[in-house]
Amino acid sequence: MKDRNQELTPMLAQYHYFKNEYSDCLLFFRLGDFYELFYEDAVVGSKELNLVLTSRPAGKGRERIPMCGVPYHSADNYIKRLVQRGFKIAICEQVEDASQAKSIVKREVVRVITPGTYFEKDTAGFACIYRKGKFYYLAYLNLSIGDFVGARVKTEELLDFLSKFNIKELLIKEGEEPPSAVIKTLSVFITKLDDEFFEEGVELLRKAFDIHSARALGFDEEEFLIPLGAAYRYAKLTQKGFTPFIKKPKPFQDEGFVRIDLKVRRGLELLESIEGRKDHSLFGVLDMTLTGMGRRRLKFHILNPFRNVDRISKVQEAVEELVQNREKRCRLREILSGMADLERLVSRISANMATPRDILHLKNTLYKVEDLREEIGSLGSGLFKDMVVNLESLKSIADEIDRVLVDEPPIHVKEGGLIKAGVDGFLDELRFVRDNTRKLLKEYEKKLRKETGISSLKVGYNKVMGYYIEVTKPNLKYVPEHFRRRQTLTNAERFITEELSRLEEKILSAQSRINDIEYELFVQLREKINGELEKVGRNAQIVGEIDYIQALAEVADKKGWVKPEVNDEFCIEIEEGKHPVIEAFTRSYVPNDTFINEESFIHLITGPNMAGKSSYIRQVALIVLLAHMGSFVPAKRAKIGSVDAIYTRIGSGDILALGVSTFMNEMLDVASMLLNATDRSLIILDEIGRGTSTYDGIAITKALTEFISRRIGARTLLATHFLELTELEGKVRGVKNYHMAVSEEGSGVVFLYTLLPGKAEGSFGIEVARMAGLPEELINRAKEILLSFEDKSLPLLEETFKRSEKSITEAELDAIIEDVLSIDVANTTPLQALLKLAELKEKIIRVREGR
Ligand SMILES: Nc1ncnc2c1ncn2[C@@H]1O[C@H](COP(=O)(O)OP(=O)(O)OP(=O)(O)O)[C@@H](O)[C@H]1O
Repeated sequence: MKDRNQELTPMLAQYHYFKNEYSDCLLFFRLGDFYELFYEDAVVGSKELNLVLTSRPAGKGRERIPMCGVPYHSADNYIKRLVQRGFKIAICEQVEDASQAKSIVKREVVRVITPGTYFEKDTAGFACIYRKGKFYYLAYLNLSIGDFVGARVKTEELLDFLSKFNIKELLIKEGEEPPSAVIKTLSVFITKLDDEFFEEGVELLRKAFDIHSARALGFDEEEFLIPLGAAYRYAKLTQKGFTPFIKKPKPFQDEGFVRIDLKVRRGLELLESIEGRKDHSLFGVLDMTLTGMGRRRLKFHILNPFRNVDRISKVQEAVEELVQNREKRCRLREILSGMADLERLVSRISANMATPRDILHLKNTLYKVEDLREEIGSLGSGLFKDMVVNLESLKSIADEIDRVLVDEPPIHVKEGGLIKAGVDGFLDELRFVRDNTRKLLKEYEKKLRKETGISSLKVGYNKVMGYYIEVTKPNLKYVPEHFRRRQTLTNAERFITEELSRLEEKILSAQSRINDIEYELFVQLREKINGELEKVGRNAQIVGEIDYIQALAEVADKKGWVKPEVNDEFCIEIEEGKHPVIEAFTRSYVPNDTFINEESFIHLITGPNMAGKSSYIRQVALIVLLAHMGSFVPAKRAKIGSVDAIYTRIGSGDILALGVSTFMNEMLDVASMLLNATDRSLIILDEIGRGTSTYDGIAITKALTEFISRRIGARTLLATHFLELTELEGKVRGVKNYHMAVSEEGSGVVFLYTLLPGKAEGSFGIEVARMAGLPEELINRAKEILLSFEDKSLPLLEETFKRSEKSITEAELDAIIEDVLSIDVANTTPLQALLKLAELKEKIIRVREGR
């Protein structure tokens, strides 16, 4: 059979070869100064990038094929747009000089760009997951900063865990499906890889990091190597040998941090507000960092606050020192503000993607590291002292860059103008030739005139002949033998000499040779730097930490926040606390106090709509979180007993895409909270139970409050409209009522935003509706209906609760628990178990009915 490709033009035949190999990618095929897309790729590309779709002949007797293209020097922006939309791109480059090519120019795919591995413009990363039993083993790899971690999480915790990272792509085994919540919530691009890929990945990883077992990396099971290996192999495969610096994989340390899950992150608007605004989030308020390294660290600690009290006080001490020493802080800010992102530079340099300007930034930043060391060295806090020891001097690299690279290098590496004079003798010579052509020729002319005695001898140039020596006819008799005749004119003859040929060659090739030599010297410099990248990476971490601390100090000083006392007690005492974000955007935020202790640790906060309940409970959670970050807090005084986790159930944190109703969502959250919370946790509940009937809602919230009090003992703030709950004060251990005060003035209600002990009087819902501008007629009718409810329905409600009061007392419940605990499960037959179950059920029914 005739090969169809033979009928294609040779170039398109080559295209087909690569497109077959990279069928899941859009193939960017380099043709001169353009990357061209053909066939379907061209149709997709033109649509996504708004490019003109043209066509070209495909070969003899064939129809024209669609095509579109982008200029290579501006391809980055197009690539970025496509990658952000989830496309994979294979870059197929010309790998030989087109002018040297004997037939069709040689091409190769030099990189595959996927959403998770594209790191030029974004800090993106990808994860690889491997499921075994109840667990997921996972690897996270960020190519822009080289971070590489492994972890093991329970199936149901996968989403929370992944959401800690900025993941654009998820690798998974062929045949397995990732949890739909992960895809919907994180909107990641899924890449499936076969078993073999995973197996070979492990081998590659072992070799790359020279390890025999996962233990060598600090992991306790070999399974960790499976996703780590696949992630590593994927990085290698997509970067085609130009893999950026990847740090040794290490276990993700979760234990040292307060647990903050995805719901808390959304509910408390930690990184962005519900409307997606960064400036209206905790991060927005705290972000006084000046470097990418500091910004990343800030985000990390917002999601991973410190758990350990000693660690917190170390950070606090450093922050406090910078709050007090404003001059020093200003100096640090001055140094930091001009620093490049060392972590990203490390990646670009190790992937051989660094431009001369990147190297220049590295030099300047390394000199600034020296300045930082000096400044930090004069500070007294323990943390700063540790930093000085760990911050390595890389001045020798900076000096080497300074010796070799010019002070204002061009963007591109191959255009020359990179290397300083004096670095390389031959380069200097070539430059002299290039810059002094006229002078050299004049000198040569002078020399020949002297040698031959022909004073009219001229050295000239034309495009056809190149350089020549011209002698007028009368002087031809003086021409020496080594002059070779080139051309005869009417009045003169033109010659060439060996020496002039050499000079010509030197002059004509000078620029391209200069460029080659400069490139070579630049590559050598890059290689020298490569050898020190680990040190640069370590320094980057410390710079990030300094930036983090100065940012907290800057915020604290600018906003007049105070240092909280953080200890291992149970209490939370906040005097005149404020919501850190609302405070920043409200002119007169009313501060409130919080006093939680062993006697009063479940606070029920009632009050009308709009009275400030939600803001208050979030404020407490945020102050506790800030305190664990080592930050100062918006309050007059604060004493925070440390927490192991913050849990929130706040409606706005719902992940609606999951296809579960609001109420079901709420119950799922509560269930997982009850499973994980301990007596060291902080629980924030906002209007639990409002997504179902009032009776069910009240019943569930009451039962939940009892459960938290009896079984968990966690510090809890619960905002509710169910005034019926306030009956629990005095009956259930730890429960205390508070309300947000309002005053009724004339016909309206005025919100005071002050938290007072005791329960609220009424809910004023209709009043709020009136303030929102609902028609007067509707408001009056609502008042009538409300009055009729108050006549009839309340007794009904009270009745319900009288009945529910009759339910189980603490003593009765303890008796039942004792009964269950006394069962010797190992020695119970199935029949005995069933009988026991029936007996227990009967007992519970009797207790509930008061029999
Ligand atoms: N302490 C405060 N000082 C000043 N303004 C406040 C304070 N607390 C809340 N507010 C303002 O009041 C508005 C309503 O607050 P919030 O949503 O907390 O009320 P709520 O009682 O939870 O209302 P609802 O029951 O309707 O959810 C907020 O948008 C905020 O701007």
